Amino acid sequence: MNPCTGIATVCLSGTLPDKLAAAAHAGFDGVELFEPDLLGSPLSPMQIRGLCAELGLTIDLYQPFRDVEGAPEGRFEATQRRARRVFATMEELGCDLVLICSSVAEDTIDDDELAAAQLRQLAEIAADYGVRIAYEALAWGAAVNTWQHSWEIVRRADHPSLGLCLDSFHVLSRSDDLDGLAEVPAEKLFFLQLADAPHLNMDVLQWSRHHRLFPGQGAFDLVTFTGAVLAAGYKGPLSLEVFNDVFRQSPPALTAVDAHRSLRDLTARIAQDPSGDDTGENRLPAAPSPADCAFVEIEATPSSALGLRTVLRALGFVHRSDHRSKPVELWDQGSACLLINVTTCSDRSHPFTRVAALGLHTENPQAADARARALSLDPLPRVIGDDEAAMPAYAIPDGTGLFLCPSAEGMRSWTEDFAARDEIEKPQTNVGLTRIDHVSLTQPFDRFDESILLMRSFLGVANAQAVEHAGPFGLVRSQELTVSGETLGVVLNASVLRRGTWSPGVVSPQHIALHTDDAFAAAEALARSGAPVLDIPANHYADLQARLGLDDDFVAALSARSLLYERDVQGGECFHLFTQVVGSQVYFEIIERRGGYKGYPTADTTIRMAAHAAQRASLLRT
Ligand SMILES: O=C(O)c1ccc(O)c(O)c1
Ligand SMILES: [Mg+2]
Repeated sequence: MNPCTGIATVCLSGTLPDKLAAAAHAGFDGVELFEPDLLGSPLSPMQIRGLCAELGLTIDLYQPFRDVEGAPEGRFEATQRRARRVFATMEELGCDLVLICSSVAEDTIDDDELAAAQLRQLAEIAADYGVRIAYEALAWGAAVNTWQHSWEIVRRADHPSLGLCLDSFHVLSRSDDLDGLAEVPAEKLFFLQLADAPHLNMDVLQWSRHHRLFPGQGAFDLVTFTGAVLAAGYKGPLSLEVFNDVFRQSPPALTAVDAHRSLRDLTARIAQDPSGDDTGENRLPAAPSPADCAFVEIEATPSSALGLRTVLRALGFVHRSDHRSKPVELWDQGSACLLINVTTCSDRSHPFTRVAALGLHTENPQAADARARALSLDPLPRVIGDDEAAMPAYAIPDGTGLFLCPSAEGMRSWTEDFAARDEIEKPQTNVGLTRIDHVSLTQPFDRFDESILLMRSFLGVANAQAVEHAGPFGLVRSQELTVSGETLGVVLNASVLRRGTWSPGVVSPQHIALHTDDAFAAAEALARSGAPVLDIPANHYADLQARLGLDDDFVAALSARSLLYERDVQGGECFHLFTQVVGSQVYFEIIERRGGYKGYPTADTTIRMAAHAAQRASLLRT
């Protein structure tokens, strides 16, 4: 199995040449051409054919027809007239497959014999032009709305130029399955359209036209679905047909790369599926499987670095070494390592601090780099000095770098690029932080689904359920990814709606969670060192006590230290506290996990968000 890939022009924004160039650049083999893209183009069908040939794209499918079958006599005559014109155009386009989706017209006659007869007549005309017809059941079709029903009509029509188009959305949105597909002759499976979608309880037409996603970004089981179609002998392309409001207004080149990655990930997951016949050819090179986080790099301006250093000292970090050729400082504590990259080449007018990169300890960076290239990750542009570790590095959509740091013995370590400082100061305080526990990053609103698919497919990890938090300046959607067993997580956040401009709050919050074995001791050390711990309102503790049935003393101890507390259903416990926002968008968390607590505490996220907003508002007042 090594199917060709395709994408419908309706998935992408721009003019037809924009769409075709984006599809070709992303690595697609072909396109489904939507009628408005042809009719609205100044290019003739022959010129479009030439452009596609130049770009190495085939035109796999043309989509012009509506309300064909079950039509009253007059309309069917008009359809036939138009069909001849369209089939002639398709000859010029060099496209031999046309899609007919099931009729949605109010006057559709619900009569399988009539529908089969009309489609047979149309197939007869199509055959004269060397065109074949793929018939697709829309989930909201007037008479035909299941793939089984569309097959019944194709079977009755019994014409070699008439076959089926299966579209995952129309099947899976109805919670239907492909049982019985094995009985359909493989040569009748003319075309396969793939789309994912989130679970939404809404009108199916609206769901389909606005909320489709690329495979792996929604809730549908496309591994089983696509695996079943391939197992039934389908030999055509895997073609994406995704109607999505955000993708329709995003740069087509980015959307096309995201789309292509979704198919690469899907074929790899099908290859690994125990029920599939894995020939190995679609497997991806090994995932980085990081043992832990090598470092988090924070970029700061010379002035914002002053405040950041003060906070790191108060958190018990020590400035241990400096990069040999770049203005990068290494601060560590336990196995947690933070880099401060002091930059003067930012075009930002105000001091800022941001998480710029994440280093992942990786046994085999070369294999992981091959995987990154197969999934079209963006290489991070950077300057590597002579005799410096050449680590593969990529940019995720928010611009954060992802570095693969060799961890196997005998490989040059990135730490060799740093020289120990002559005099290393003593830790200001002993906070007992042991490692980086998780990092959360804010992704651009328009690229959230892409970010999650990118990270999940590259790291080879599963998604947990996304959660939403009601922050003071809007809803925030949050997706956790467990990157490495119990030792490292990445949380990706984005606003649920495009942000307005009034919000004075944190624009793109990022946070670094540091693990400790004793949150109470850590909190006391922070109090002694004067670390800017985030105050949590008393209201929260009163409610927490009532909700969980906690002792007065225990709640008083939490409250005195601004510690938040959560329990999971297995009885695991989590104690954590936050710092205030340092600079423009970064804050730290200190987290203790007891009794096997595995998750990323979220029950009190809205409390934390409100507390940060209050802190920043009070800064603005002073
Ligand atoms: O929403 C529609 O009209 C529509 C059109 C063509 C398709 O292939 C489809 O799945 C939906
Ligand atoms: Mg479709």
